[in-house]
Amino acid sequence: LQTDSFEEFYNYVESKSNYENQYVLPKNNRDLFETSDATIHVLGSYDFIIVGGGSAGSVLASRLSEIKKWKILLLEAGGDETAFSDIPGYGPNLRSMNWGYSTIPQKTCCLGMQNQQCDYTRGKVLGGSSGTNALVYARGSYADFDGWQALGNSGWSYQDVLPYFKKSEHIDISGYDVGYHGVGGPLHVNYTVPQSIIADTFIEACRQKGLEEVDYNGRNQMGVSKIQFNINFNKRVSASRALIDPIKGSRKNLNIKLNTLVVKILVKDTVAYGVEYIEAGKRYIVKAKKEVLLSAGSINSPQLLLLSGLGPKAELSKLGIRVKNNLPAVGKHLKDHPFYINLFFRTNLTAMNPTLRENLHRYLMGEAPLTRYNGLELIAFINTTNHTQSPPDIEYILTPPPLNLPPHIYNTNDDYSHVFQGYNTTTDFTTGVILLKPKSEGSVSLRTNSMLEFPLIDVRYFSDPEGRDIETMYQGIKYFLSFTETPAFKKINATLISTHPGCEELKKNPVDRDYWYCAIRHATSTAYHPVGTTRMGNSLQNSVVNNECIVHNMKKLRVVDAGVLPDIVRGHTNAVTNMIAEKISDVIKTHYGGK
Ligand SMILES: Cc1cc2nc3c(=O)[nH]c(=O)nc-3n(C[C@H](O)[C@H](O)[C@H](O)COP(=O)(O)OP(=O)(O)OC[C@H]3O[C@@H](n4cnc5c(N)ncnc54)[C@H](O)[C@@H]3O)c2cc1C
Repeated sequence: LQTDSFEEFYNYVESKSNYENQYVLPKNNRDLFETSDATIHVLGSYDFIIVGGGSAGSVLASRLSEIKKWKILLLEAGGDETAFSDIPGYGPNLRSMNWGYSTIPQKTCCLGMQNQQCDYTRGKVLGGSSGTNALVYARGSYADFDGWQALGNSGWSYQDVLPYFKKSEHIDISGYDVGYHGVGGPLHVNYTVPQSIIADTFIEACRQKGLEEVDYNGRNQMGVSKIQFNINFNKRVSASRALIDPIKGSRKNLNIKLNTLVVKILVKDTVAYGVEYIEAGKRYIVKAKKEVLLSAGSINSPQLLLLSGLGPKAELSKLGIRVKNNLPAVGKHLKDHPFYINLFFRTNLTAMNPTLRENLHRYLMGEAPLTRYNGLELIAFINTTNHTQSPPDIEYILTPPPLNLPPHIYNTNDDYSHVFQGYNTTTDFTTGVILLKPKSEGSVSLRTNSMLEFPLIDVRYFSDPEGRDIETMYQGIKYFLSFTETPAFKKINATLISTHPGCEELKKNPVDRDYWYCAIRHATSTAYHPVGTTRMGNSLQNSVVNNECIVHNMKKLRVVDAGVLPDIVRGHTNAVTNMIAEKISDVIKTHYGGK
């Protein structure tokens, strides 16, 4: 959108918002998949073919195309971002940029969702999930990366990865922990202004519980903070806005194809030599002289590997897929952050609930609420055993009033939708509770042997046999409930008002364990952080790629995206994905003499 007219901008946003709200999510890939004829057109070759232009793919395309002599092809299933998707506040509405996934019906979680299936939004747009995500910049704990190294992944300790976090960052805020942040990198990091009516009270309540205000991406993660967002002034900073926009058109060696669905990685004798894709109803084959770089995300990368015959032998054979390489761990070890979504408090405060017109005026001045995804404002990291002892096991994330609760966001069933509709948007606030280091593992597998169908996503939150995950989540909720005893929360009369259909009869006292276990299993969704489905490691049995992201027992094939995390980080997953892609870009440049 190119306009200086406020009225035109207003009309544009209103019509886009209506369009997105009515958009019916796809149930399969038919829109991209159907071909007019079966002829396969064989094209020439590129040095590198990157599959997926999301967080990792955008970094790879930008960094590798710095080497002028290398020809790079980037294939992305989605289209381009828009002025509407640039507005952080509309992130949850971007249905037309969503693959449309949900989990398969769950037994241990998602019980308050329609058909016991949690929503599983993934970005289908240039920029990938960074084009639709919540923009929270949270790298994780030093202990995560030292843990990766201890698992045998040499080169991935905190000391090793910190320079790459810094390389990918441009910090715009003041008062940050010098030495831990980068200046001049592509990803802008900012606070949002002005603060909400509840921010000071929330920070004060944290202080009264012994939690200090910190820079959680600095030396000490433990405590409370304003969220550091990937925004620049008022706009979303997705990976493609940060890394592709500045070079679009000017790098003749980078060819970007949008609305293009890769359906197979072509493999001969354990060497990846190209990919097959569909574009505008036609099938093509294109070859890679150096490497195929799979960056289709932690759901679609394993899906493509499996469809290409790279995966667990028995599973593939059952679906009639010819096994090219028996890789037992493809699609296994899915880890994600369970996100408990139903902790709502009523206060004696009343926030203004501005009109769209007022909010858009504010947005153009760089002011909240539309500069915040769904209103998110503050973040706190705690440890349920010793509240300020690093590393954390629970994250709190505050959404202040005025609340904006898009009806479709969590796929809640009628009972739970009714509960959510009962919250008062101007007086109530909610604190999301995120389990940071789950033990439970799920999987991604194939429904059929065709890219036409969505993969099966089985998250299995709270399924660890020792029950450690649900107990930690319970302790996290219980600790936050004790905040109502702080003078700060008493002053605003913060009172828990959440109910949990299907669990109420279990409630003997406010912190009854059976009640909260039931509540957690009903009202936990995803923080949208799937990792581990193509994880890094040394064992063929338990991992898919080595410490340089090369697929085990394969040549010319790497996976570079959130799927390769050896274990989930105690943060969010966009920063770490950018860091990995920055590091692997350097590995590739060193290997092929491009430095
Ligand atoms: C709703 C939501 C909120 C989130 N909030 C946050 C947050 O606040 N902070 C944070 O740090 N992280 C957040 N995340 C997670 C973060 O965005 C992801 O971890 C990160 O973007 C993953 O990057 P990736 O490169 O692995 O995959 P993606 O960015 O998802 O990129 C994969 C790309 O590959 C394309 N693709 C897939 N299959 C094919 C195919 N067959 N052919 C061609 N192209 C294909 C996709 O369309 C997509 O563009 C959120 C995610 C979501 C969905």
